[in-house]
Amino acid sequence: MIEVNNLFKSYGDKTIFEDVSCSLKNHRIYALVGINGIGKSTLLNAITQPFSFDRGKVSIDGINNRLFEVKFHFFYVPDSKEMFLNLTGAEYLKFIIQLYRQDEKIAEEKLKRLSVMFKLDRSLNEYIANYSLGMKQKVYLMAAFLSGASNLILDEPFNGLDPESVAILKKMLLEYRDAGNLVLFSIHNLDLAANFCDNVLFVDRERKVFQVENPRNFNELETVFFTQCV
Ligand SMILES: Nc1ncnc2c1ncn2[C@@H]1O[C@H](COP(=O)(O)OP(=O)(O)OP(=O)(O)O)[C@@H](O)[C@H]1O
Repeated sequence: MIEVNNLFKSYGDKTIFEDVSCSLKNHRIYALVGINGIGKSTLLNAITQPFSFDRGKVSIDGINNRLFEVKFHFFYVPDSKEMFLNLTGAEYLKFIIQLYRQDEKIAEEKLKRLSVMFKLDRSLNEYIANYSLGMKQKVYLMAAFLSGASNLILDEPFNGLDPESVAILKKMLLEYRDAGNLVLFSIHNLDLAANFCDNVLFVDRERKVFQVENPRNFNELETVFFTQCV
C-alpha cells in the first residue's frame, strides 16, 4: 500500500510536482505512464527516497517513508544499471538477502530457482561490471524478488530484457501480486500496460497524477494518453 499526499517537488526553479496525491492498493500491478521528462522517475524517487522531495507525505504500508523501518517494506530498482559493479552477482544477492533479513536457507533456494529461470546461474560468480545491460537488469530484479518486500517499485523494468525474460518477469510479477503484494513500474509500452496491469497511473501534461482502473484495451489507454498527457 502506497499513499502520496500533497507532494511538492522542484529542481531549482523548475517545478515538477505541485500538490500531487495518489493512493495505491495491495494486490494490484500499477503501470506509471507519461511523456518523456514529465516526472515519472521523480515520482518513484519521492516514494523511495524520503529526502528527495520538498513537501508532502509519503507512506508505504502505513509507515511514513522518512522512518527507518519503512526500508523493509519496499524494494526499488531505479533506471540506473550501474550499481554494485564491484560485486559479483552472487555477492550482491547474498548482501540483499542479509540486508532484508530474509531466512537464508529459504532465500538461497529461491535464488537458485530465479537464477535458473533468468539464465544467470552460470554468471553469478562474475562481476556485475562485466554483465550485459539485460544481465544487470535481471540481477537487480532478482534482488527485488529476494528482498521479501511487499511493495516492488521498478523504473522501466522490461528495458533490456529479451522476450523470454520478459515472459518470466511477467509470470513472477503476477505471482508476486497474487500473494497480496503491490507492484508499481514505469513503462512506455501502452500495450503492455493495457494487457498486463490492473491500474494505470498517468502523469498528465499539467503533471497531475490520475488513475485508470482495470484498463479495457490499448485503444482506451492511447486515447487517454493523447488527450491528456501529450
Ligand atoms: N537532478 C535533476 N536536476 C534537475 N532537473 C532534473 C533532475 N532530474 C530530473 N530533472 C528534470 O525533471 C523532469 C522530470 O524528469 P524525470 O526523469 O522524472 O522524467 P521521466 O518522466 O522519468 O522521463 P523519461 O520518460 O524520459 O525517463 C525533467 O524535465 C528533467 O529534466
